[in-house]
Amino acid sequence: MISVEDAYRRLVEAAAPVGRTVSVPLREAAGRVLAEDVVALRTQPDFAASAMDGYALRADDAQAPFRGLRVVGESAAGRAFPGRVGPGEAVRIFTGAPIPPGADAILIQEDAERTEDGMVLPTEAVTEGQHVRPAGIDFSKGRLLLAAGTELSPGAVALAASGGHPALRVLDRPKVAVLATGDELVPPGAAVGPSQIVASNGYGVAALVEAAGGTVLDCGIAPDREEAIAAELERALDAGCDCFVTIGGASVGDHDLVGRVFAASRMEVAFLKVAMRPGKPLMAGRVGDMRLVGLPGNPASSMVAATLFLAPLVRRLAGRPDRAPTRPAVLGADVPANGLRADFMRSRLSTGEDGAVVVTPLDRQDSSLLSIYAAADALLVRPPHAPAARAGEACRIVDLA
Ligand SMILES: Nc1nc2c(c(=O)[nH]1)N[C@H]1C(S)=C(S)[C@@H](COP(=O)(O)OP(=O)(O)OC[C@H]3O[C@@H](n4cnc5c(N)ncnc54)[C@H](O)[C@@H]3O)O[C@H]1N2
Ligand code: MOO
Repeated sequence: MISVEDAYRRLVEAAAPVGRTVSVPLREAAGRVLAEDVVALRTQPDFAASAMDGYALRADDAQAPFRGLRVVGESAAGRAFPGRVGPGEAVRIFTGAPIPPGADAILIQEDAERTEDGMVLPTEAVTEGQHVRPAGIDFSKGRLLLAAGTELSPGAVALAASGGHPALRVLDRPKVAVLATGDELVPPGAAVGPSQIVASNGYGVAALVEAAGGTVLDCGIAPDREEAIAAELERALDAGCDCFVTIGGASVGDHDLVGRVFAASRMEVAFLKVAMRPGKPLMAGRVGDMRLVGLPGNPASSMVAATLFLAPLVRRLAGRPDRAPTRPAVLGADVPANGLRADFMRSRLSTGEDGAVVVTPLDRQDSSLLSIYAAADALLVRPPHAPAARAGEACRIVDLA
């Protein structure tokens, strides 16, 4: 049995992003990870533009004492004024429109009076360059806009669009096969016979995988037969999956077969048991390039193990930055001394008077209770052998998705 930290190092920190790349249209690029640098294909804007609605003129012509300027035309966004602005002249201009040659400043329309003879009279002085956005003020052609490895935010997607890219090359999503095991399992909605239960964990695990940036190959439910589980493992290998995840059958009972199937597949073992509660019977390793993760069957156990190990693994494979595994909080209730396994107590969060994050464990912690798991906001981390602690003491938590 190894520690949580050691298991994290062996499974998560040892993983590198998938090598495959795909080109995706911009509309599908948010949240993906860039596989190559994005360089500006154009200059933005590639003309000097007005930042305001008003008049383009020479700043020298708008100094006190003010005199009327002849309005010789109009420049609108998408329709530039074709001529030049000479001394004593102005061009009516709108935000985003090209500054006509000859003009060097914008008089905003609030500081201008139109006279009936087609003239405009400044009422405030302007300085050279006022309200003018020079060409290339945002970026110039050839500039690096976004570096390979960037996780594309909505702003980054908009920047790539502005740089002239209709599509971006990104890392492929890691492919994760998810298999539930157990003779007792039936899918939700199916008739549930005597001593059967509904398979639920796979839905939660798949959602965690997708939120971490992976895609899921749903392998359904395998009965408690080694050949059936082995066949699904082969299928995942053939499908080029990056990770094969089983749920259940990870413990020591006569019908807990996953360990045997993994051993027969000549898994290179990372670990077979982790000193944590819930989630002790957690196995991990790899066959060739495909990682194997055997999650325990109890619902809270599989979700906690998937939150602590599988989701960060998928983030790594997806090329996304690691998230801090824990963050500080303050205990909202007394907790007893802990034993040799790290305890991850399903808990609710609230905000203390001083703004601190307060974590209060839920009353029941049995690992079969999905109703409790789903009501929890976070896991209170109780390290191995932690002494009893009082409400108000500092602690650490893991946020639940
Ligand atoms: N003698 C021992 N017994 C057990 C140990 C141990 O160390 N010694 N560990 C216990 C712990 S801790 C856990 S956790 C469980 C995990 O065992 P398995 O991974 O082998 O899980 P199963 O036995 O297959 O199932 C446990 C429980 O969960 C239900 N289950 C399984 N899959 C699903 C699913 N997809 N959706 C919903 N529920 C599922 C299953 O029906 C069982 O009720 O072992 C302890 N035993
Ligand atoms: O560790 Mo098990 O995962 O308590 O239920």
